[in-house]
Amino acid sequence: MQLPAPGTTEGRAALAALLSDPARALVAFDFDGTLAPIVADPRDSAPEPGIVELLAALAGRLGTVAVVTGRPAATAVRLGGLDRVPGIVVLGHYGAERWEDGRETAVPVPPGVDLVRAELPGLLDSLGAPEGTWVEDKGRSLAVHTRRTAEPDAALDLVKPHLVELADRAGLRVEPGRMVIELRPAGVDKGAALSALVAERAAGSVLFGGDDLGDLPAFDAVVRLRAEGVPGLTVCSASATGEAAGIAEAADLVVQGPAGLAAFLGGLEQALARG
Ligand SMILES: O=P(O)(O)OC[C@H]1O[C@H](O[C@H]2O[C@H](CO)[C@@H](O)[C@H](O)[C@H]2O)[C@H](O)[C@@H](O)[C@@H]1O
Repeated sequence: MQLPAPGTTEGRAALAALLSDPARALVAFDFDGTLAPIVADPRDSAPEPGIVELLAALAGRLGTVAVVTGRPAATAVRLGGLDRVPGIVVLGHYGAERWEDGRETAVPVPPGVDLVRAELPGLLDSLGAPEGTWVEDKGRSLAVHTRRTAEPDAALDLVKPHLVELADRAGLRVEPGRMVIELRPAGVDKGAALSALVAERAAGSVLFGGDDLGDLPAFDAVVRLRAEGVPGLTVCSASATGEAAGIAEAADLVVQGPAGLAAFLGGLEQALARG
């Protein structure tokens, strides 16, 4: 399998650095839309067939394999069967949680989350949020999904200003995504989480793959790391269901959804095996 060449000079340099010194490479991926195809109900998410096995094979060749997700870390591990990947680090809730070797650590949950939990159902009722609007309570954040409404974008537009007001009052931040708005604690994002892991592992190269707005801070972090001398490659998981605006343009390489990412990882594994 041929490894596709990234479209940018920086991306090609990073892929070359990863291949020449895999033991110091760090690769990290978003979960939904990147490792797992988008589905109507988040509780039904499952990884692209074969992709976890590829991550496991790569874990034997690369310095660090990680997942950086907006999901709770334990949820991503359970839905993805990520505990099958030796040594994987799963950073959940945009970096507020860390799962590794079956153990989880997390920062404290701010009290604003309880306020949102108490007020959100009444708020959505009072707004006449359409049938199919669904609240995902993730413990340390709550996400309002509209994918299963008749008009997801209109439903999102209806609730968004009111969710911004509620988040402000609760001291939380609003995280927009693919047919979802999340109210979550501030102070962490995927960029900070990725940079901290790169520093901790003294990584010599970094690759990050994502598909949604919450992944842009990680793309930005890769650009900053390049300026600090760590070659970096960003990969967009594009798909028929539509990656978030701006992601493909910001990436060094675009693959066609989780299936395209699996093909890329297969090519990477073969290239590393060839040595
Ligand atoms: O950082 P991620 O791992 O990409 O998590 C981001 C959000 O993903 C999930 O929602 C998205 O995927 C769902 C399942 O495919 C889909 O139904 C939904 O429309 C998408 O927005 C998850 O439910 C959220 O909690 C995550 O924050």
